[in-house]
Amino acid sequence: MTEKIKIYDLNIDLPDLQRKAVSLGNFDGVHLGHQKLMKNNLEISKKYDLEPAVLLFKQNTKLRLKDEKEYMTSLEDKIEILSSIGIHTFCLIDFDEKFMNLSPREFIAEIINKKLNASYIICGKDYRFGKKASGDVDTLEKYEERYNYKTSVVDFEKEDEFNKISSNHLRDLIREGNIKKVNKLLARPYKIKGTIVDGMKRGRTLNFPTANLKLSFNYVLPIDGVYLTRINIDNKSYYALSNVGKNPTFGENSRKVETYILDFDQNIYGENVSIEFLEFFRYDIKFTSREELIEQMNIDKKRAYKYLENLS
Ligand SMILES: Cc1cc2nc3c(=O)[nH]c(=O)nc-3n(C[C@H](O)[C@H](O)[C@H](O)COP(=O)(O)O)c2cc1C
Ligand SMILES: Nc1ncnc2c1ncn2[C@@H]1O[C@H](COP(=O)(O)OP(=O)(O)O)[C@@H](O)[C@H]1O
Repeated sequence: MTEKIKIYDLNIDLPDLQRKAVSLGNFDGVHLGHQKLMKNNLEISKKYDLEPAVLLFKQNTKLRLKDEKEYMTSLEDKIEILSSIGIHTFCLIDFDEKFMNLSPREFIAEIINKKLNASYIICGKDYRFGKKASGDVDTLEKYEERYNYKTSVVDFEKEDEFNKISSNHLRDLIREGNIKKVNKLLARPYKIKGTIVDGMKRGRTLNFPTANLKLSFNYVLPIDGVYLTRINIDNKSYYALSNVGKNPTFGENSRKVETYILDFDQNIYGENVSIEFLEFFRYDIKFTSREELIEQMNIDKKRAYKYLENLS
């Protein structure tokens, strides 16, 4: 049975008295490095009889501080993924002026101690917090006794001998279309969510109807091209081919995500769906005729079936 998810809004709810082990970070993508940190949290929680929890911002902190505008996971996605790996308690807080201006000591006193009631803090080596990100792991350790908690600093999970896995790097890998590597570092397929909306109604005339996705979040999108995907509709999943791009053959200028679902013939306008990227097939091409595009889409379709055959 799946455990019930508990969500505390630290801006509204009264402090919860349960002693907790709390993971701190932004956790965009919930990649292997983040997962290592959560495992550490679960071990500590078990050992000291604490409730494993994560502090999450209602808004992504980078959104306010840097130029980054696209992310791998919404708050809802993070909660879904984290609960699937055993964390069921989520403490949410606004990343607002008041929060941003807390000094490191105030953050520890007000948030970690008073609001979270944390006995253990779990974070990565490079975790920064408080006004102008002036607090770090040393600050956390310095105040342990005064505020009655312990700190567990988790070492970086490496991507290879040089690189630590980082959300920044993963977002770049997605933008490059390096789906294989992304999925390896996420330990699951990269997934985006949205609603199926009207397109140009051209797909069906090409014999390739495509479900057009209106994103439910500012997801980072892979490079324009064709991907083998899996689309989840109403708790069922289907293999599919997705095209990210501006339909250069037809000279459009808005970037879309559209999906041709294999062996499928239903009206799904208005459905909320998610799309998992499994494999990059090719870059988008500007064809000189509809016939050439159709020919290429048939080749893509054959390749998809061949790929799926090899999977089973
Ligand atoms: C498997 C697949 C591959 C595609 N490849 C290309 C491509 O290389 N170049 C292109 O201009 N459009 C490509 N498209 C997009 C089609 O142009 C698009 O699906 C068609 O214009 C229908 O648009 P609509 O859904 O708005 O009606 C591809 C679509 C699919 C399903
Ligand atoms: N195999 C399929 N893959 C994708 N969509 C399909 C499929 N079969 C039927 N549909 C339906 O057809 C619609 C897409 O047809 P299309 O002519 O491309 O129109 P639009 O331009 O509005 O997306 C989808 O939104 C869906 O409701």
